[in-house]
Amino acid sequence: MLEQNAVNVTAIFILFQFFFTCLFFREKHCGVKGISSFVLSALMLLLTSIFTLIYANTLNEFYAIALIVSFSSIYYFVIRSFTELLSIRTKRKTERYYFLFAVAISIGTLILTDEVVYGISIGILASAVIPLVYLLRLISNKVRYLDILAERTFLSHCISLILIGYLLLLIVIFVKKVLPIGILQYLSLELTESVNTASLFWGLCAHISLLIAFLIVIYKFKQDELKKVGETDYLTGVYNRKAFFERVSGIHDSNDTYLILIDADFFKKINDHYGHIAGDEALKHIAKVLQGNISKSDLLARYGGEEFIIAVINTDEKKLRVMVERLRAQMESSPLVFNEITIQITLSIGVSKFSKQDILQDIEQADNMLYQAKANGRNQAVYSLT
Ligand SMILES: Nc1nc2c(ncn2[C@@H]2O[C@H](COP(=O)(O)OP(=O)(O)OP(=O)(O)O)[C@@H](O)[C@H]2O)c(=O)[nH]1
Repeated sequence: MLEQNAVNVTAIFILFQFFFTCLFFREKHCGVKGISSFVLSALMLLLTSIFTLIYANTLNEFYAIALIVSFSSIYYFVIRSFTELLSIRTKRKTERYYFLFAVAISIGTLILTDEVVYGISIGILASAVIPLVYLLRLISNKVRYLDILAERTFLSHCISLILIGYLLLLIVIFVKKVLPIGILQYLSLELTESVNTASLFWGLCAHISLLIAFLIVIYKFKQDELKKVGETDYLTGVYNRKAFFERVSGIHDSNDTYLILIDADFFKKINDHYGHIAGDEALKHIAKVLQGNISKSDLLARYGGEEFIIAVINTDEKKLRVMVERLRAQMESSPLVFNEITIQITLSIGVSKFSKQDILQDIEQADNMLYQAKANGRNQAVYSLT
């Protein structure tokens, strides 16, 4: 009676899981990141795994096969949704083969083995471990999410914990299966039973932590994404003015810091001759060239219209001049090619020293130098470094 109830309840969880997964992909199709539907489907994974682990040894073969196929697909969908949410999916084509491989191994083992619980354990190993190892690889590969490093590590630990739990469960089953009766009696059945119970308990705890870790990573990731949106210039992808001021105010050692104000020459003509879209592309191109010529610690922002600003940190005058000349020359020698039209872009540059007392005054000084660069004929840099 109890087993039948367990089967019914698990079936309900699985149905709900499919419902929430469909909802997630429907929302994704409509351009919405379905966090709630993902969370609910991950919750269903948790509940299904609890029931599967607890009642695995009470099921007959038919139910076991149905359960393993459903379990494999739940894992596949939850992990796929998670990677979609974080935009870290890479091996799109091979993913589905993992799933098919997992189902094939599970069903094959169930058919070949005479013990259902043994088949289910191999099935769980194949259907859960393969996607979890895949997920572990994906999250450790993505340096892009450095800001959520602690949460990623927590998630990696949860996954490792689940893998160890499964391994233990398998070892217990294998030990029971392969050891001669004499040794089994020596070890005592009770001992293996308690290890079995402990590994079940471990599996449950690990799944609960997996769910919590999923939620924490997604929450942090969303926070991080929102912060980035608020700090980024929508067109060029570099920092916006507000983010620049916030970050510059955090610079403590002002001795080796310089400000570079950059303005595209005759930008109005680009808009007038080639259109506003070409103008936008030109701004993106400028940002790309600038970004490619500064170091990681430097701050690049769009200061306004066709003006950019860079705070060069930890440098000296000589290196600064080399860098500024490189920026100017690189821009001059890499025109934008837009709709098969080559658009020449040059930059006028004003440079000042960062004093930390009054950032606006330092920028004004750079602006004065920029004005001089324009007055001197453009496509050049003018410095005020005292
Ligand atoms: N396409 C596009 N144009 C922009 C954007 N922001 C500002 N501009 C244009 O940039 C041009 C700036 O023109 P001006 O300030 O007259 O300067 P300029 O033509 O670059 O001339 P100089 O600075 O004197 O060399 C204007 O035509 C603005 O419309 C933008 O986001 N996209």
